Amino acid sequence: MSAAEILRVEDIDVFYGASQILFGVSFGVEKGQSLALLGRNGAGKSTTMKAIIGIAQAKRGTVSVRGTQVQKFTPDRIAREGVGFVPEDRQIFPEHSVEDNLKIAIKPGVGGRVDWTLEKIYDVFPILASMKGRMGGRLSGGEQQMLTIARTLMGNPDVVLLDEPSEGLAPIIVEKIGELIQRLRDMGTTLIVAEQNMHFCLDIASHVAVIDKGHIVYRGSIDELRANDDVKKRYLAV
Ligand SMILES: Nc1ncnc2c1ncn2[C@@H]1O[C@H](COP(=O)(O)OP(=O)(O)OP(=O)(O)O)[C@@H](O)[C@H]1O
Repeated sequence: MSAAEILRVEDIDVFYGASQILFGVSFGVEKGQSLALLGRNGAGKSTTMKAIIGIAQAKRGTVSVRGTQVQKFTPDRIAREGVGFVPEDRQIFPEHSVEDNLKIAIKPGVGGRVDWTLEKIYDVFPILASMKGRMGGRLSGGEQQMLTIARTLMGNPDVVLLDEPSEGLAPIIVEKIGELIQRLRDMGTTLIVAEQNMHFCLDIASHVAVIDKGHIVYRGSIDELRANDDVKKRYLAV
């Protein structure tokens, strides 16, 4: 693990019952990098995310956050180590206002660090400021996705994991979410974005790991992937 790495996944195997889903998956992300974990439907992206946040147990291998092995920790403890997670199914509180959804999530980060306040969230997500009193359940899919990302940031994580943020959203909304994630990246947020949609990731990610049938089959910078037609055709259906 290099000194600058915030998170490293090393050689993990994950099983659901008797079926092996991940086979020796390894990658790392350094502070300020944004890594796209790309792969087709069912390739193992969500399972990798779950293994990092402690919801799926790795049978072998390690997950380290700033050099500390966390693979045996509870999800709550892993969150306290600075790993923020934006789930695919959004999990916002429908009966609570946008502002309450955000306030519920306020927590200092590792060492008491506070990068994100409500004011800053409203500055970066003006749409949430304009609907702070609206019930979570009344938001559109794209607004809910923004709220979920904002809520995760309220916990001041060192690294933010996003599981398929473009899933199920109309193209125009996907573009807006993409611009938002770009802005977070430009602010220096360390990101891991699991996606099927390579085009969505081209403008967001600095680095890429491609997963196929539970194996990492390619790692490189985003520019290297852009130039690699073979990998794009073989694993990303483009
Ligand atoms: N709870 C489970 N029990 C058994 N098999 C599962 C379970 N969840 C996922 N799988 C299988 O594990 C494999 C990887 O699934 P995973 O959800 O990690 O893929 P993914 O790349 O995130 O795909 P998606 O785009 O569908 O979310 C798939 O073959 C899936 O059918």
